[in-house]
Amino acid sequence: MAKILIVGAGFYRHIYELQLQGAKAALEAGGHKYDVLEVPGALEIPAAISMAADTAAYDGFVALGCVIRGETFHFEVVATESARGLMALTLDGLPIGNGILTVENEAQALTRADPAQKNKAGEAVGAALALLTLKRQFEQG
Ligand SMILES: Nc1c(NC[C@H](O)[C@H](O)[C@H](O)CO)[nH]c(=O)[nH]c1=O
Ligand SMILES: CC(=O)[C@@H](O)COP(=O)(O)O
Repeated sequence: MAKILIVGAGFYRHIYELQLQGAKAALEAGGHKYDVLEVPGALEIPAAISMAADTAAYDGFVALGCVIRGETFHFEVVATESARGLMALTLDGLPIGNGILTVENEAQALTRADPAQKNKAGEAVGAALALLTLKRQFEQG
């Protein structure tokens, strides 16, 4: 059993709600406990996970959000920096599943957020739990 914190960006609320469904269903199917913390955008997710990790209240984390390409370089900043922040935390030993979608348009996002289609949030839950299992194995020696 694990206690997982889902940290999600409500920037595209309808997409985020779908992602939450997929993540919650995956966690509940495995009998895991979870809390949900919402932040404004994907850029805030790594900092929120870092702050939550300091409390030692969670075994692992799932990042949910969606970045859709616009007209400017901002897409690259949000998509790349959120992933970079999550990877830095992961390499520091936090079990994190990155479910932040980085897509060209809303249609791509909906397909990947929908629990009945690609269900990338469910995949991110699986990744976080897999890293947590590895971490526990290494800690036991
Ligand atoms: N354009 C998207 C954003 N932008 C907002 C940033 O994440 C951030 O909240 C802002 O720059 C203030 O620091 N966020 C997304 O999650 N998705 C986007 O497509
Ligand atoms: C991905 C984004 O940051 C997006 O919302 C920004 O759109 P734009 O580049 O058109 O300002």
